[in-house]
Amino acid sequence: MAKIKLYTLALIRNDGNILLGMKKRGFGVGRWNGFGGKVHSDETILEAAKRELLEESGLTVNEFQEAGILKFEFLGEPEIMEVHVFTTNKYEGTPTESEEMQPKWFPISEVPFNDMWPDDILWFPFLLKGQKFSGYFKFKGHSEILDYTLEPACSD
Ligand SMILES: CCc1c(NC)nc(N)nc1N1CCCCC1
Repeated sequence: MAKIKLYTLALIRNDGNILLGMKKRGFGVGRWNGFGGKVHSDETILEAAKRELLEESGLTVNEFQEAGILKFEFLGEPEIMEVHVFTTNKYEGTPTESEEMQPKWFPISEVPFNDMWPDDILWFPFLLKGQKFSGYFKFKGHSEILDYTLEPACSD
């Protein structure tokens, strides 16, 4: 039975811009992404989203919108990654480089999809429209999507 591991991913908006971070080391190094990571056993998903965002970007967020849920399977790996995606335009602080991430604001029209995980170009339109989404992606390695499902979802 595949083991599900919980992760968070936060995308911060400011007018027509979105904040992304260049991953400096570890999983996803060299790609722009939102801010997030593993949910610890002693915290809720929301607490993890806030903690990871603060650790990786220096921003404090008290109010997240649920944007969607993405499940990832990597061929040959037993773990299913269940990523809870959040967004907000209410935050405090200034984006600051961390050991993990180099933050940068991008105009929505200039999101660098070629330097992001290949699934992002598929679900970003839902996020940008404020349409909740639910997706499942099967990866071969870190750059090839073998198959996927992606649909509008209303988790309420
Ligand atoms: C690897 C899963 C993943 C992914 N696809 C494969 N795409 C994006 N944008 N983020 C991802 N996470 C976000 C949570 C922390 C781990 C990386």
